[in-house]
Parts: sequence; structure tokens; C-alpha cells
Amino acid sequence: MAHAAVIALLLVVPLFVVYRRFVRSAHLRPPGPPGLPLLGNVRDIPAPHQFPWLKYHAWCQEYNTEILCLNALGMNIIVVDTMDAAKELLDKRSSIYSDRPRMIMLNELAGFGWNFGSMDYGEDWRVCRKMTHQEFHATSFKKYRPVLAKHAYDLVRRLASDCGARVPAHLKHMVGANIMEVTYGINVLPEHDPFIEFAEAGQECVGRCATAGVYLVELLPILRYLPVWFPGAKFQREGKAWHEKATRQLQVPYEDFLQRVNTGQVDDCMAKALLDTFGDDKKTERLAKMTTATMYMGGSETIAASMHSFILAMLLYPAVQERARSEVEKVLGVHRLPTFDDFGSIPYIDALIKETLRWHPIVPLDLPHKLREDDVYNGCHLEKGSLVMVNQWAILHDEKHYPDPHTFNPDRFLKGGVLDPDVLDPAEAAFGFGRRVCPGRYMAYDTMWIAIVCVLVCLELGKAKEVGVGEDFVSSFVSEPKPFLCEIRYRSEAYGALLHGL
Ligand code: HEM
Repeated sequence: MAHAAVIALLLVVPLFVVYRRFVRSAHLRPPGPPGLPLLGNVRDIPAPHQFPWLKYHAWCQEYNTEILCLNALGMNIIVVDTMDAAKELLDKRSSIYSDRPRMIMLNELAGFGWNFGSMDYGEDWRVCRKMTHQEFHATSFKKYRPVLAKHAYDLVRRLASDCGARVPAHLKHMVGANIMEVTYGINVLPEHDPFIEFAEAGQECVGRCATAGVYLVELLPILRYLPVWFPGAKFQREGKAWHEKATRQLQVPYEDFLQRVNTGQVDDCMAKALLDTFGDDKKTERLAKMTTATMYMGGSETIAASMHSFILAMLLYPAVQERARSEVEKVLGVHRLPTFDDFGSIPYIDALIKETLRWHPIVPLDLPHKLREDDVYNGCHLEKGSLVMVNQWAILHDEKHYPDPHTFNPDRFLKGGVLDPDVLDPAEAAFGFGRRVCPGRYMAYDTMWIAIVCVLVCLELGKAKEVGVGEDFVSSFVSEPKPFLCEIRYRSEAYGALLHGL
């Protein structure tokens, strides 16, 4: 009997709340597909594997709107489709658009609440951002460039060593090695590095938890209190299993760093710089640990996916590959390895990186922001508590800024051989908006720059003879190319010799 009453309460109370909110907010909302009472648009919202950004953009076109409103069980979801609207709302009104929604699965059940990318816009988040800014803003990050160059050379050796058989694994290794060394001063092993493996185990959980629509508990928070044994409470069991991985990802590399501090064997790295600047009291140590662990979470998959996308583009557009190489050789000559001294002197490479970020943005839908107060845009009422997502794919395929948007064409960013300031820089959308803008964007750009130039100079990238390669991307929070076969070789043995002699 008591059981039945609890179940009735669990079902009825949320439905009532949802119904009231739905009725109250149905007026003056931005346009969007009509929903059903109580359920809203739950049945219309595309699943994560259905390329939701394409459907959202199609709806915006159908309703002739810059912002779209959907409703899922009473929760308003605002999808922003244009650069103008994104700048107006998330940049100019950032003081009310900088919260994150409550991510129950990720932060509360799986134990990733230490990740400041999913924290609310509060004091802990502010300190973590301040710490990241100190080491990752454009100027201070330059001190880490030698680390990036070292691992870019290593990437070339690895890609050549198996002729392109394990491209995604080599890219992941390069990025993991960069982040572990920059963040903790850890020099990872060439294969099966325990620090990378711990971090990757955590990433798997994050990918699943952060994908909208996977867990009902995000829409009906009351389910969070279901006991682990309750039928259908599989999410509770998953959360419990992930907790341990979340804790390992947070603790293990930081403890290794502290051990090296104690024995005086620590190289310059982010963790050391934070200790020197912010001190080592308990509160600071807690936040420094959270900040450093968040770097792998934000940076590993994203840079690797962008580099993977670059390699795919080079296979599909061999003329661009040739042109890029010849532009690099105009500056470097032949048989010299690129260094950061060449940075900024090859406009075609900057254009190529911009086009890589634009062509298939690897984060097609921005991380959700949460609206802190009621707001009005173009006469539409945006309700406090709404979830706000920018459709970065739509902005980066807007023909107003990028004619023929589906073609990979770095030339669109150049005029008279230099970067054209009148073309919208894709970095302004690809890295998000407002106070939540990606703090790793300079590291991302530097990593891509040195790795791309090294790959172009030293290697020939070609399609594998027996199979076709398509423009096939995964539909998930980070959208990277589906695995493809390719053939990668040194352009001349001289490059192999140069790299092996380092
Ligand atoms: C090509 C590579 C990358 C892309 C496309 C990318 C994209 C993004 C996007 C779209 C956001 C969400 C911004 C928003 O909420 O509006 C974000 C947030 C974030 N990124 Fe990146 N990112 C990249 C690389 C990196 C790197 C290298 C790091 C660190 C090493 C990093 C760390 C973060 C963090 C910590 C956040 C959360 C910021 C916050 O919520 O305050 N990202 N990134």
C-alpha cells in the first residue's frame, strides 16, 4: 500500500508541475513545432544519433525564425540558429546566459561534478576559469609550445610507422601526451599509458552522460531518488559504476604531480604554476585539482576530432593538400621541419585551420547554457530556466557568411594572399559563446597549427586504393569522422631521417 502511494506520488506530482509550466509558458514563446499537452515536443525532438542540428536548422527555416523553442516535459529548450542572435544573447547578455543546466547524471550520479565545464556560474567556476586563464590565454600558453612541437613530430613518426592504419589512435595519443605534459608535467608512455587510460575511461562516461536525451532523469529529476534496485533504475547502477572512474581521473595524475613536487622532480606545468600563484591551502588545492582534471575532459576528444577531420578533408580534396604544402614550402624551403618561429607566416595554413573548424564543426551544437532570468528577444519571451543551445553547425553553414558552405575551400578566407578580415572567423562560433567560451581555444589552435604543418611537410596523405572514402561523420556531442582507410607515407626519406635524428 505504502509502495503504491509512493509510486503514485512519483508519477502525479511531476506531471502536475509539468502541466502547469506548459500551460503558463505556451504564450509569446519563440516559434517552434506545436507540442502535445504535458509531453510537449518530446516525440519530435531528434535523438542524439539523428544529427539533431540539421533538424533544428530545418525547423528554423520552416518557421522563419532565428531562435526556435521546443518543450520537453515542461522544460523550454531555445535553439539559436544565427550568429547575430547568439552574439546578442550569449555574448552581450552573458550575465544571465552563463549558467549550465543541472546535469544530474554527469555531476551528481556519475561523480563528475568536479568538471568546471558543467558547473553552475558560481564562485567555484569563477576560480577555475581564473586558474585556466592564467595558463591558457594566448600569451601565457606560448611557453608550452615546445611541448606541442615535440608531440607533433612524434605524431608524424607514428602516422608513418604504420602507413596510416591507426590514425585516430595516434591523434588521441598526441593530444593526450600534450595535455598530460602541459597540465601535470607527466611524460606519458608511447603505448598503454596509465594516465591516459584512466582519463579515457572517464571520457567514455562523460560522452554518454552529456548527450541530451539519453537519460530521462534529466527531464524528471525526481527519478534521481529511485533506489538502485528499483526496476528501470539502470541509470543509478551506471552512475555508481562510473563514480570510481570519475574519482580516479580527478585524483591519480594530481597525486603523481604532488609526489614529484615533494621530491623536487617537477617540470614547468600548469599544476606547478597554480601552486606557485594560488598557494596550497585545502580550498585552493581542491580547485586546482578540479581545474587541471577538466583540461583533459575539454581538450582531448575535441582536438583529436578536429585533426581527424583535417586528414579526411586532405583525402577528399587532394588539390587543397597540394596547395597547402606548396604554400608551406614557400616559407620553409625543403627538408626543414616546421617550428613555432614559422607561426603566422603562412596565411594559407590559417585559412585551412579556419575551414577545418567550419566545414564539419566537431561540436555542432554548443554545450547548453541555462537562462538565469526571464528575457525578451525580438518580441519573444524567453523564460527563466530555459535551456539555451546555439546551433554552431547552422552558423558555420550560413550562406550569408560562407557561400557554397558544404565545400572545403580555405580560399574563402583569403583576399590578395592574406586573411580577409571581412569573412566571419569560424573560431567565433566553433568555440562557443559569452563567459563560457572555450578556455582551451588557443591551445587548440596552436596544437592544430604545428601538427598540420608538420603532417603536410613530411607526409603524403592518400586514399587507400581499394576503398572509397566519404564525408561520413558521427552524430554525437563531439561529431568526428567515421573511421576511414587511408595510406600515409613519408614524402621523402629525408624527413624520416630528420625526425628520427631528433
Ligand atoms: C578544436 C578544439 C576545441 C573545440 C572545437 C572546443 C569547443 C568548445 C565549446 C563549443 C565549448 C562550449 C562553450 C560554451 O558553452 O558556449 C567548450 C567549452 C570548454 N572547453 Fe573547449 N574546445 C576545444 C578544445 C579545448 C581544449 C584544448 C581545452 C583544454 C585543454 C578545452 C577546454 C574546455 C573547457 C574547460 C570548456 C568549458 C568552459 C566552461 O564551461 O566554462 N577545449 N569548448
